[in-house]
Amino acid sequence: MPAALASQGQNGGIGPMASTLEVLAHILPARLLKPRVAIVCGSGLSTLASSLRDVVEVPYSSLEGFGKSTVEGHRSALAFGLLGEGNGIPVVAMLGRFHPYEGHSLSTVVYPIRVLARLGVRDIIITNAAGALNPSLDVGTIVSIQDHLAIPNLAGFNPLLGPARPNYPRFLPLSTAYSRPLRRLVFLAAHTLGLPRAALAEGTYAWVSGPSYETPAEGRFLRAAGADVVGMSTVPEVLAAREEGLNVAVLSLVTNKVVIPEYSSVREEVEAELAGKSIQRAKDAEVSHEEVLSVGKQKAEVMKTLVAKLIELIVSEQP
Ligand SMILES: O=P(O)(O)O[C@H]1O[C@H](CO)[C@@H](O)[C@H]1O
Ligand code: HPA
Repeated sequence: MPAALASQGQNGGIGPMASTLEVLAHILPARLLKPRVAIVCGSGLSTLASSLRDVVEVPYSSLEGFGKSTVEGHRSALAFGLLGEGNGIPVVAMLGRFHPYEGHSLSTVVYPIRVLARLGVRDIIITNAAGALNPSLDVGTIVSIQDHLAIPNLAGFNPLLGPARPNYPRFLPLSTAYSRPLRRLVFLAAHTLGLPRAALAEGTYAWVSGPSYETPAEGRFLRAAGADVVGMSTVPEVLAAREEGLNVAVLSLVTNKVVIPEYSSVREEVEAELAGKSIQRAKDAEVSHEEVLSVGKQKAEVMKTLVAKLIELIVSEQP
C-alpha cells in the first residue's frame, strides 16, 4: 500500500481504515486509486455511475467496515472510473448507501464517506430520492439542497457523537455545510445543459429516521418548520463529509409528494350523511417505495447528465 494512504488510515483510528485502504490499493490501478470527486447514488439512482468508463467495481463485501445495503434500488459496491475524454477525471461512486433504519449503526452509515476522504476525494455529490413537502415541487424536480433540518441530530442521534479525536473539530459548524460555490455550479450546469428552469429548484432537506413514511401531521409539522423535501438518508453523510473537510453538494430527486391532506373531520362527514348531504373529500393516497424507485428510474438520466456536467465544472474551476 502507498505510504501516504497507510498513514492516513491511522488518522483518527476510525474503523478498520488501514485494511480497507490496503484492499483498495491492491485492487485498483493507479489511475483510479485517487478519485477527485465522489458520488453517492440514492434510491434507484445507481445508474449515475454509467457515465464513467474503465470502471472497476469493488463489492462492499470485500471491504472491511462496510455494511451491506439491503434496500431495493441500492447496490452494494464502489465503482471507480474515469469521466470525460483524454486522461479523464477519476471519480468514485457509492452504488448504494446504508440507512440507520436497516439496523446499521451511524458509524457504519458514514464509514464509506471517511474512506472516500482518505482516498483523496475533495468534492462529494450526494444524491437521494425524497418526498416533496413544498407543494410547489412537482414529482421529477431535482432540488439542490441548501440546508437541512435534522430532528434526529437535535435529539441526540448524531454520527459525530463520541470522544473528541485528534485533528477533528469537536464542534462542527454547519451554517455553510452545503457549499455555495458547488451550488452555484449546479445551476450553471443545468443552464449549460439547457434544462428547463422548473427542472431544478433549491430547498431544505428534512432528515427523518424512517422506515415508516410520514403521517399527514408529521408532514405538516416538517413543512411548517421550513423543510421543502424529506428523506431518510444523506444528513449523516453530510456531517461526516464536512468533518472530513469535503465540499458537499446534495441533489434530491422528488419522487413523490408527501401526502398532507387538509384535516378532514369524520364527525362532519357522518353528520352530513345523516342529514342527507354529501361532502367532497380528497381521495386517500399512500406513498410506496415502488413509486419512489419508478420515478428514480424515469429521471435517472437527467440526474446523471447533471451530475456529470457538475463534475466537469468543479474540476475545470479547481483542477
Ligand atoms: O435517501 P435514499 O437512499 O435515496 O432513499 C429514500 O427512499 C427510501 C424510501 O422510499 C428511503 O431510504 C429514503 O431515504
Ligand atoms: N418520505 C421520506 N423519505 C422518502 C420519501 C418520503 O415521502 N420519498 C422518498 N424518500
